Amino acid sequence: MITLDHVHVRHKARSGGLFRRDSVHALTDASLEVRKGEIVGLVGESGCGKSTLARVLTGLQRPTEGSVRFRGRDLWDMPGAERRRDFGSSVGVVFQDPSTALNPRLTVRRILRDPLDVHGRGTGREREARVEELLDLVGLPDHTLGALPGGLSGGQRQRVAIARALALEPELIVADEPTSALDVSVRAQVLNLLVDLRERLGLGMVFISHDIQTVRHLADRLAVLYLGRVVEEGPADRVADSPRHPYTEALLSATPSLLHASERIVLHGPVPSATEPPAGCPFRTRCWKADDACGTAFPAATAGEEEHRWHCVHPQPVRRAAAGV
Ligand SMILES: Nc1ncnc2c1ncn2[C@@H]1O[C@H](COP(=O)(O)OP(=O)(O)OP(=O)(O)O)[C@@H](O)[C@H]1O
Repeated sequence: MITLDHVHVRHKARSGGLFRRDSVHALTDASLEVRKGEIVGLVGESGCGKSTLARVLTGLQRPTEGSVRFRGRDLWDMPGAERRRDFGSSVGVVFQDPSTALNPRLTVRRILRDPLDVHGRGTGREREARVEELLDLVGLPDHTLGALPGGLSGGQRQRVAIARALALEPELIVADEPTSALDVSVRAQVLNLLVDLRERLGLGMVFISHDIQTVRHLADRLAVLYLGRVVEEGPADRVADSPRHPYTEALLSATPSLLHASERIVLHGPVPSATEPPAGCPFRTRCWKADDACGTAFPAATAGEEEHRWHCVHPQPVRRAAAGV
């Protein structure tokens, strides 16, 4: 449904100084395919480019290089009005923090009606009916319609944000860390709601999180981002049961699962600056396997089974359980 082809996003650095023109490499050569009806889990530490990828996928960020194709057409070659109408109604977005994503001065009714009004969907009466239907879809009671976001709990606010994302009957929802700003007690409810909606409405979903253990159980496919690059991707079970990139292994080991109790891998230091990413493999400065071979070029993709791909010259060995031995 949406294909990113060799997408780069560079920003002008905020710390560039008067005579320096540094660039922040927020995304480098990222390729990703989101197919109809599937859940793609996008994982990586803070600063790896997850939100930038979400902005590219939702048409909020134009790539510096590379293309975004929507149902086979180049998104940024489409006339602006058509892009906003066709693409804007096909992709809904749910942000991390519903307190900042919802206008505090608008009632829930207005928040949900707004996209229907802007896109001229149906008659006034039909729009009202759709607003009530949306509220019902996300499990909120009728009296919520008159409330302002400030009068709702964090979980209720995120339900409103999800209802708004569904208003135009999109085919895809991009959810950028949709539970991380919520109270731990309601996170599972909001996650379950998203999974339930996906099944009931046949939606595709891109689910972004820094917690690979949460996402692996929701997603059909996983893509692991490190310093703006997709370093591993493939079927969620395959990637999580037998990761081949050491970075994926490190992310998984941060929250060990009962099935694959592996030794905890502690990565030292933060993700390096995206202004001057290390040459070669970007992970080599924190990788326990790195040697000279890692410093020459970004490793080409190695293809495994079922479209499992990784970019590493010293991949992790295949885990026996995952290989079915
Ligand atoms: N508008 C911008 N101007 C300059 N740099 C930016 C801008 N947006 C993002 N960046 C930088 O691009 C890199 C990727 O940022 P991004 O927000 O996409 O990462 P992330 O994985 O979503 O992180 P987080 O989980 O903290 O939101 C970071 O180094 C960030 O500082």
